[in-house]
Amino acid sequence: MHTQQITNTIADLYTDAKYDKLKMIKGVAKSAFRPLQPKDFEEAYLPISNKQGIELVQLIKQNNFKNIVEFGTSFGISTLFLAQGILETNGHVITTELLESKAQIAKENFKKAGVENLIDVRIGDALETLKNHSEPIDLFLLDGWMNLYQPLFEMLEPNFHKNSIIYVDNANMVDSKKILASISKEKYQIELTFNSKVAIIKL
Ligand SMILES: C[S@@+](CC[C@H](N)C(=O)[O-])C[C@H]1O[C@@H](n2cnc3c(N)ncnc32)[C@H](O)[C@@H]1O
Repeated sequence: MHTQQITNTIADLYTDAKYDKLKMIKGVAKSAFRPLQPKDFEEAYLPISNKQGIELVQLIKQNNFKNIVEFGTSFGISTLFLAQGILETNGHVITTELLESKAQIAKENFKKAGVENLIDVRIGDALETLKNHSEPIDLFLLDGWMNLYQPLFEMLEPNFHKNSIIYVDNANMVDSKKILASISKEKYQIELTFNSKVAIIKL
């Protein structure tokens, strides 16, 4: 029942996300004389792909992951895939979004999918909203502003354990490459998938 509700909600959101290109062009135009900001993409989903979502569900189920943390909620497409996974493992998701307007719409989407009680939505800068996180993290999905990947990784590193997976989207972009270059190769293994768009970091 829940799974179907989630699948239907994700399908509706992907349909709406088809207009993202136009919204992104508008966002880029606004930032002609300054660096891009999250607010420039306030109306855009910028979601992970359906294939990535399916892979995330598999990762959660195969590893029996229960404690999921996500950086970058947007309107909640990726979070709904995470919810689909943790429905089977009895887990929960913490997700964090800088923009209040996006987070509120994401919350509505979680209600539509019937999984709002499994998802803790934190509104604000991830460096603040996740600052006091003291629980172990099984899966950490990095899909927010890429200049925060490295500080967030370092801040939450004490919460990783030997089976944790850190899933880095847009791993082929300059700022993401910095985190991949900086992490200890003695401690972590990095596997690139989706034509290097995704990096999967394991201990
Ligand atoms: C690529 S989108 C996330 C897409 C989402 N994961 C999905 O697949 O549907 C990145 C999101 O990160 C948010 N963001 C940017 N900087 C942030 C910050 N400092 N803290 C929390 N969220 C942030 C943006 O507002 C944007 O909605």
